[in-house]
Amino acid sequence: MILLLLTTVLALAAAYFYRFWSVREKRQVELRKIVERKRAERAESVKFAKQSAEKLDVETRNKIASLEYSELKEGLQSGTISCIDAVRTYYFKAIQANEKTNSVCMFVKEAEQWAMEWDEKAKDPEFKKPPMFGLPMSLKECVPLQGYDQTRGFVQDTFHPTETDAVLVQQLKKLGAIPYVQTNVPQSLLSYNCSNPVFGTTNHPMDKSRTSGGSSGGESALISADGSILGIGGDVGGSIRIPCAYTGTTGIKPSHLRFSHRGVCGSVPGRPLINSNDGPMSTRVETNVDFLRTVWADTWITEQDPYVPPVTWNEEAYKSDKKLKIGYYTDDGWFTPTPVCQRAVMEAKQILEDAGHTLVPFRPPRVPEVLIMFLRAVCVDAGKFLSNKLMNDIIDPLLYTQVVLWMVPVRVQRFLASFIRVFFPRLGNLMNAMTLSTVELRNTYADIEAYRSEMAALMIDQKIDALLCPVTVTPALPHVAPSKLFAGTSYTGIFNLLDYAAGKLSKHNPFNSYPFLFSRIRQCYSCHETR
Ligand SMILES: CCCCCCCC/C=C\CCCCCCCC(=O)NCC(=O)O
Repeated sequence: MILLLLTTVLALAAAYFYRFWSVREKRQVELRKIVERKRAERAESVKFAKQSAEKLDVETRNKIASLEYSELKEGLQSGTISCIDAVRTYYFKAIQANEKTNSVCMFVKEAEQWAMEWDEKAKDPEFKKPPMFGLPMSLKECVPLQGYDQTRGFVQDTFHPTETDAVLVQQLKKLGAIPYVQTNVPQSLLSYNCSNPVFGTTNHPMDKSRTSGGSSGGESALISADGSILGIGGDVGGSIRIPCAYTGTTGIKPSHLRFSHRGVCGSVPGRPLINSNDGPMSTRVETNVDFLRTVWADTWITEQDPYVPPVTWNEEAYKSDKKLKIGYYTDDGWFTPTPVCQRAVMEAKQILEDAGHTLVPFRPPRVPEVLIMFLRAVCVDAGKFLSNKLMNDIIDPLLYTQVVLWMVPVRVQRFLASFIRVFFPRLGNLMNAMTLSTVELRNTYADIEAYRSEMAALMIDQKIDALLCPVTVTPALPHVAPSKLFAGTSYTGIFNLLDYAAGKLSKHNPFNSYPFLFSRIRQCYSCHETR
C-alpha cells in the first residue's frame, strides 16, 4: 500500500515536472527566435548608422570628433558645425566604441532626420537656437524613447516599442538635443554588471574580461570608449555611480524629486521608498553641470508633471565660495573596500582640504541594518515580480546566483541563515533581507522613514553639508562577480534609501578618479554639491 502511494506520488511529481519542463522548453525556443530577430534588427541599425557616418568626409569628422563638449556646443551654436555632421560623427564614434565594448542596443535612425530638420530651421536668420542645439546624446535603453523598445534585458519585452517619449526625452528634444543611440543594461536592471540575453554582455573598454558596471553599463562603456559625449543613465542602488567608478567617467543622480517619473518603468514597479532617478553621465563634471543647469533653467518639467517641485537651477549657490563642512568615511563598518577605493577618498579629502573645506570623520549609523532595509524595500515582494518575469524569459547566466537566491523560499532562507552566518557572516545576514510578510515590509518602511530622520538630525546637528565616501568596494570586477557581491552596494544603496543627490566625480585622468557622494541637505535642489 505504502509502495503504491509512493509510486503514485513520484509519478505525479515526474508528470508535473515533465509538463513544466516541456512548456518552458517550448517557450525557450520561441524566445530564442525572438532574440535572433532582435539581433538582426540591431545589425540593420548598425548598418544604417555606418552608411550615414560614411556620408561625412573624414577631415570634418576628425575635427568634430576631437572636440570637447563645450567646443562642440559652441560650434553648433555658432554654426561652424552642422547638426547632421555632429550626428554622423557620433554615429561613427559609437560604432567604433561598440566594436570594443558591445554597449549599443540600437542606433536611433530618426536622429539623422531630426538633425537635418534643425539645420533647416537654422537657415532662418530669425531662428533662435535652443541651448542644446544639435548635441548628440546617448540614452540608457530603459529611458522611454518613442518608437523604441525598453526591454530592460527581457526578451519578452522586445518588439513592444513605447508610444510616448519620457518627459526628460521630450524636454531634451525641445532643447535641441539629438538622441542617437540606446545603450545596454543588465537583465532586470537590478544588477551592477551589464549583460542580458537580448543584446549580450557589455565589456569594460580596457579589459574585456571585466564589466563596465551597471545597470547604466552601456552608457559608461560607450562614454569611456569615446562613443558618446553625454548620456542619460538611471540609478536605484548605484546604477549611475558604480559604472562611472568602474570606467573613470562621472555622473550624478539627483534626488528623485527633481525629474519626472511619468511613464517610466523601472526594475520593480510599485516600489515606494527606494527612489531612483535619471541623471547625466560623461567624462567631465562640467558637462554634467551644464546639462543640469540647462534642464533646470525653468519649470518646464513641473508643467508636464505636477509631482516635480518647481525648483530651478541656483547659479548663485553653485558659484558660491562658501567653505563646506564635509563628513568622510572610508569604511562603512559593513564591507571594507579594497585599498585603492579607500585611497581615492583620502586623496579627494586632501584636495578638498587644500581648497579650504573642512573634512571631519563621519560614519552613517547601522549600515548592516540599512542594507537589509535597502534590499527588502528594493525587491518589495521578496523578488516575486522579478522571478516570475525571469521564469518566462531566457535567464542571463551572469544573473544566475541572484536568481537562485530569489527562488529559494523566504522561510528556507531564514532557516539556513542562522547556520550560514557562522561561516559567512555577511551572506547569513543578507539571507534575512527578503520580506516574509506585509507586516514586516510595513515595519521596514517605518524604519526607513525613521532612518531618514535620524540621518538628517545627525548632519544638521554636526552642521555637515556633504558626505565623501567610496563609491563602491572594488575597482571593475569580472562579469560574474556583481551577482554574487550585491553586499557591495552598501555605499550606493544608502543614498537611494535616503533619497539624497549622489554623484561620482572624476579627474580627467581615469586612473586618478575621486569618488564623491554628496548629501543634498542644506543645499536642497541646488547643484552646489557637484562642484
Ligand atoms: C541572500 C538572499 C538575498 C536575496 C536576493 C537578493 C538579490 C539582490 C537584489 C538586489 C541587488 C541590488 C543591486 C542593486 C544594483 C544597482 C541597481 C540599480 O541601480 N538599478 C537601476 C534600476 O533598477 O532602475
